[in-house]
Amino acid sequence: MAFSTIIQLALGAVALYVALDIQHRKRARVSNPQGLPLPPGPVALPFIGCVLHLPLKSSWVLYEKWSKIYGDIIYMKVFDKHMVVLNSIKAANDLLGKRAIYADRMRMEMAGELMGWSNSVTLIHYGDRWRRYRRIIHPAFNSGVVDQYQSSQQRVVVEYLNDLLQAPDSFVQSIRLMSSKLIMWVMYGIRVRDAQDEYVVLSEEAIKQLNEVIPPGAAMVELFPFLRHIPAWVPGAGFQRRAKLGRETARKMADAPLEYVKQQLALGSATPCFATKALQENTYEGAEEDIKHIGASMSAAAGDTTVSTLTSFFLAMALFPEVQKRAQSEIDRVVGTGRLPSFGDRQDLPYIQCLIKELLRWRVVLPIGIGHRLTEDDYYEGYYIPKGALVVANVWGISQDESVYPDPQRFSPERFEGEKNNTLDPFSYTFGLGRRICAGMHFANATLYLNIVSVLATFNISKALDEHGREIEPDLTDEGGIINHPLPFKCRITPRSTAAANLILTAVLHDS
Ligand code: HEM
Repeated sequence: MAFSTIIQLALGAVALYVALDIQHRKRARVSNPQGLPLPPGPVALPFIGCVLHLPLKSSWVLYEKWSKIYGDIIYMKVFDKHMVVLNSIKAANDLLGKRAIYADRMRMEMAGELMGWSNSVTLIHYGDRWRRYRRIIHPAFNSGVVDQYQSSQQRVVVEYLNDLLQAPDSFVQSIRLMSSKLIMWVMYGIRVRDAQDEYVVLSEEAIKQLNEVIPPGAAMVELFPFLRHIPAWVPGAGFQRRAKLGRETARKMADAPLEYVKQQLALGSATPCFATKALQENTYEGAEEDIKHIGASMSAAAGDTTVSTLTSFFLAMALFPEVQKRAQSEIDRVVGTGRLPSFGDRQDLPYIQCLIKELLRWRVVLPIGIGHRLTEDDYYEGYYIPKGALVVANVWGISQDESVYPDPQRFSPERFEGEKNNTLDPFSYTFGLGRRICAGMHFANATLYLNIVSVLATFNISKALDEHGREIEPDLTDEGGIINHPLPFKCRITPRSTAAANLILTAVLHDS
C-alpha cells in the first residue's frame, strides 16, 4: 500500500473519531437542560469510549499530563460510563468536599456484588445504611476519642520495634504484623501474637482476594455486568468460581472475630473494644449485621494503607539521610536517649509532624482516592457533569503540583515548617474529601506518629549495601495499584546504639 494511502486512511480514521466524539458531546448537550458542554477530555471511540487511552497502572500520571492539555476537569466516556477526573484541590474540594450528591460509590460487580463487599463501609451506596455505619464508627474513631487507644498503640509499637531489632530485613512483614495486631485489638479485643494467627491469616487472604479483582481490567464482569448471570460451569466463567471463593473468605473474615466477641460477651469476659461496645449499645434489628460489616471494612481499610505509608517511610529515610538526622536530633533534644518517645512528646516535636505530612504527600497511598458516584446531574465552572458519573480526584497530581510543592520529588518536611506556614496540608486531601472521608484518619495519624517517632529514636536507616560494600540505590518506581506501594526494596536498619537496643528489650520484657 502506498505511503500516501496509509496517511489518507489514518487521517480519515482520525476525522471519523473526532466527528463521532463531537456528536457524542452534542448529544450530552441536548440531554442537559442548561445546555452546558461536558468538560474537555480525550477523544472517545465509538462503543468503547476512551478505554484504550487508560493504562492499567498509575493512571494518575496520565491524568496529570492531560491536565496540562484539558485543564482541571477532564471528562471521559469509558464504554457506556461517564468518568470525570478532578485535577485541582479547588475542584476536588468544591465538588467531592462540599456537595452531598458526590457521596455515593459506584456499583462494583466483582468485588461488591459477587464477592460480597458491597455492604462494606467503603463500597456501600450513600444512604441510610451508610449513615448508620458512620454513626456507629464516629464515637470510637473521632479526633476527640482516639487517645483511648494510646496504651495499646504503645504496647504494639514496642513489639514492632523488637521485631525490627530481631529481623530488620523483614521490616515490611513487621509493619504488616504491627498493623494487624493493632486493628484486631482495637476492633475485637483479639490479641494477635504472630503472623500465623488464624484471624490474621483469614483477613490477609480475604484482602488478597479482594485486591486481585479491583485493578481496572482485572474482571471483565466489571465492564460487562450482564456476565454475572453466566453460571460457573460455563467455559470462561472462571470469575464465578473466583468470586465464590472470595465471597466465602470475606464472610469468614467478617464472621469469625465477631463470633469470638459474642462468645466472650456471653461468658462475661469480653475485653473492652469497638465490637463489644457497638454490640452493647446498638440493639436495633440488624445491628449485628451492620457491626460485622463495619468490623471487616475497618480491618480491610486499615491494613494496606498503613503498611504502604510506613514502608515509604523507610524508603524516604534511606534516601534522605539529612532529614533523618534532623528528626533524630529533635527527638534526642525533646525525649533524650533514656526512654522511648510517647504521645505526650508529640506537641514538642514539630519537625516530626512536618515529616508525617511530607510522607503522606511524597508517596500518596491512594493516588486517585476511592471513586465517588454522582447521584444527580451537576454543573460546575460552565460544564455539565452527568448523573451517574464516576468522579475521582487526582490526589497524586495535587501532591506533585510544583506551584504548591516546589521540587515535589524531594522529601522535604521543611516545606511545612513554621507557625504561619500555609502550604496546602496533605492531611486535607490524602484521606479523601467530604462525607466519604476516611473513617480511620485520626487513628491512622496517631499510629503513624508513634511508629515513626519510635523507629527514629532507636534505629538508623540507610541504603542497603552490595557484596562490595557499595550502596544499592532503591528503585523509586511504585506498584501503580489503587492502593499504591513502593516496589520491594532493601535497606539497612540498625540500632542507633546499644542503649537504644536495650531500651527496646527492656520495654518488651516489661510489657509481656
Ligand atoms: C495512612 C493511612 C490511611 C490513609 C492514607 C487512608 C485514606 C483513605 C482514603 C483516601 C479514603 C477514601 C475517602 C474518599 O472516598 O473520599 C479512605 C476511606 C476509608 N478509610 Fe482510610 N486511610 C488510612 C487508614 C485507615 C484506617 C487505619 C482505617 C480504619 C481504622 C480506615 C478506614 C477507612 C474506611 C472505613 C473508609 C471508607 C469510608 C467511607 O466510604 O465512608 N482508613 N481512607
